[in-house]
Amino acid sequence: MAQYSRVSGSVGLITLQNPPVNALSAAVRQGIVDTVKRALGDPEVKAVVIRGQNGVFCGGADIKEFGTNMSGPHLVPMIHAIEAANKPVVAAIEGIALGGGLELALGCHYRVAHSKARLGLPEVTLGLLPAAGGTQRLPRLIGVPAALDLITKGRHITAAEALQLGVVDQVTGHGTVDAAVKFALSVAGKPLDARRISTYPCPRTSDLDALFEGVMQKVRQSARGAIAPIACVQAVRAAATLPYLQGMEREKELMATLFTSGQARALQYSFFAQRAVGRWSTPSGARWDTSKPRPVHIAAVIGLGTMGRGIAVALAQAGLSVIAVETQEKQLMEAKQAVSGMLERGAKRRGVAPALDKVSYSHDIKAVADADLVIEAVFEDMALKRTVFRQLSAVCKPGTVLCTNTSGLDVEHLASQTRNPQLVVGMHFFAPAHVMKLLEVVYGPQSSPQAVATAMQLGKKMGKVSVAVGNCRGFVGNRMLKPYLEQAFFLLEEGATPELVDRALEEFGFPMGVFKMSDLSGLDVGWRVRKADGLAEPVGASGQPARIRQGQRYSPLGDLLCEQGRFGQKTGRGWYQYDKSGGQVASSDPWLHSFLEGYRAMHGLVARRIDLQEVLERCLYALINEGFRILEDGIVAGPEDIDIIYVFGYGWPRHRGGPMFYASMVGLERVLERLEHHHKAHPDVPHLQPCSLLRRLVSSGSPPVHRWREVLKKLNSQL
Ligand SMILES: CC(C)(COP(=O)(O)OP(=O)(O)OC[C@H]1O[C@@H](n2cnc3c(N)ncnc32)[C@H](O)[C@@H]1OP(=O)(O)O)[C@@H](O)C(=O)NCCC(=O)NCCSC(=O)/C=C/CCCCCCCCCCCCC(=O)O
Repeated sequence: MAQYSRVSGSVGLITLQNPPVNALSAAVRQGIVDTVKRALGDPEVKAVVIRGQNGVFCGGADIKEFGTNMSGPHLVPMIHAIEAANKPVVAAIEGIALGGGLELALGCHYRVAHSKARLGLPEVTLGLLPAAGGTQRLPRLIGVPAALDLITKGRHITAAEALQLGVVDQVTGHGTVDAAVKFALSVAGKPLDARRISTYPCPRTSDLDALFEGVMQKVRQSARGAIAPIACVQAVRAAATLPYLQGMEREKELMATLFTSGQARALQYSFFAQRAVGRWSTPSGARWDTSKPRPVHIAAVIGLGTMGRGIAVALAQAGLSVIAVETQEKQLMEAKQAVSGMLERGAKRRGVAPALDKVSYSHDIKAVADADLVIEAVFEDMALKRTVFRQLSAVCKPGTVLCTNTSGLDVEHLASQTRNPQLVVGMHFFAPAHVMKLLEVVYGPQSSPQAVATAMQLGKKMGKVSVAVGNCRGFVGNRMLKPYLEQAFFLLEEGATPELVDRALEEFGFPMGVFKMSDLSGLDVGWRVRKADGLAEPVGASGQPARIRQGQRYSPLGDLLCEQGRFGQKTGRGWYQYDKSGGQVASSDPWLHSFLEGYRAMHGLVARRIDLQEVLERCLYALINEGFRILEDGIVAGPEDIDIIYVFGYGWPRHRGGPMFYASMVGLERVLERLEHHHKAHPDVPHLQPCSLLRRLVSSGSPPVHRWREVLKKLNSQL
């Protein structure tokens, strides 16, 4: 809806009303059309101001309408009518002007913004382009290079940057609407021809072809298969080379291909999934809206290795007082230096003062006595963590929430070492912890709703996307990674190369294939885990066949590489070779290829031709299958949790929505059929055996992913 009133005698004030972000739903568009007509037809009205209610101008088109039969007036003619008006129209921008919201403002003759407002055209992040004239007006207003930057990245800008670029005409630190009304009165009656952006010529840019070629190359590289950024470049090119109306035709044409694409659906799903994970719930009935978090003012971090340092930085940057504990004096000094450096660099990037005084350092665990919450980040070793938890339980004040930053160890077991197991949760950060957005908050059967809520809220405060997950080996992300890695190893045994496997995954959209990723994170990490699990014993030990462990097919390839001291980038050799230890540019290693040949010969394996499709199916469907098991086990509340974990923590291409969304797009029948096919070919690999939930979903007619929660509930109640 839009409300109309008259202020200061001769200014028509239009207020967009659609909480919480005044999205341009059909009703709002109709409201704008009606109220603009009313203002223009009122002889008393000399100028018009458009604002949004509750201090929010407009969050853009209503994304919820996209998958529906859209009705109501179209945005393009609506904005065009505003631009063509014979009375000045001023946009009063408070809060946000995003997407269609900014396009609406660009159709106005003037823009007045509050100093705290944020503006942008983020459509590309939803798999779209600014198709309400944004790709045609913005370059005409601020030039091609700046418009390309904003439109292809979907970046939000501050009011100050908007003023500098020329997107807005005035910035105010006070009442925006009052300032806009005053502005409107000051321009009433003045000629408007020079204020209609669509009539501007696009500012000349030297060597346009070279500019677009360069941008297109960069965009293709960073897009990793996403089509919207490319369409955005093409649309801006139309603005630079065609008259406005033809440019608008091109914008429409490009939008039509994007609008119904699977990528747009995936990205819009991801947008809502990101918000859905905030509305967490646990099988015991704890919920986001009924669980009250404990206030956390002082947090402590135990163990200042790479993870602990990153966590301390993230906490301090979120404004908390941090007690950083490292028992080894030398490591403590090194950590202090490293944390200060990270804080200084971060502050410089964000243009703020470094929060150095927020962190105090100690080598004594007793220093955490006053902390409201403690995050243990010592070495991934259960015995060590157990000791730390016993100590924490003894020294912390009553009510302190105790968290473990483990990547997969049993949170419940650690809880059992303390006096208050209900106050123990996992906070699984991803490296580097001050940069990576994902946080898995792991609840055990005894974790109280309050402890979960406290960790979830703290994650939010640190700017993380926090997902509440149940306690199981590897939690969600690493549990699903296991079958994925396993398939990659098996594919090498059967004839693939690391290059082929990585190529398939990178072409799919991962920033790095599984072998490059393993080299980066260090092959010794997984080796240590396999050794602790009794898997990575030297070949032939305990009399078992080399490729069978604990009764299942096993590939010792990773262990054999580690035995050779090949730990990946850190040693300059792994699945690839690097120019030096710590080198980052992977190149193919002839040693590795002859090693694989020798390995196959030794085990009587005959290499066969493996294509990219098989790599994808084996690796991804095994991972997805585990995702179904996780859903079946009730480790997460819905598929959105898994998808967000994979998009934000494991490099799953966002334009493919996440593994569970992807499965739904491929078709559950197809995933089931291919898993059955691969399991038949490899009956000794349990991870390829289709999970019963997948079968049940297929029998229920393969519902789309947004209906799985409901179907899961029904299926569970039938059990
Ligand atoms: C920054 C935000 C706005 C606010 O952030 P925050 O304060 O943290 O709050 P959130 O939790 O994120 O959000 C609060 C709730 O609001 C919901 N929300 C937010 N934005 C929207 C929106 N735009 N629409 C609907 N709902 C929205 C959000 O989901 C929360 O609710 P809930 O918790 O989920 O219940 C932040 O929210 C944000 O960034 N929002 C997105 C901003 C954005 O991306 N805007 C751009 C939208 S796309 C757009 O504007 C496109 C315009 C181009 C014209 C489109 C023309 C369409 C038709 C063309 C058809 C042509 C093809 C024809 C094909 C054929 O021929 O067949």
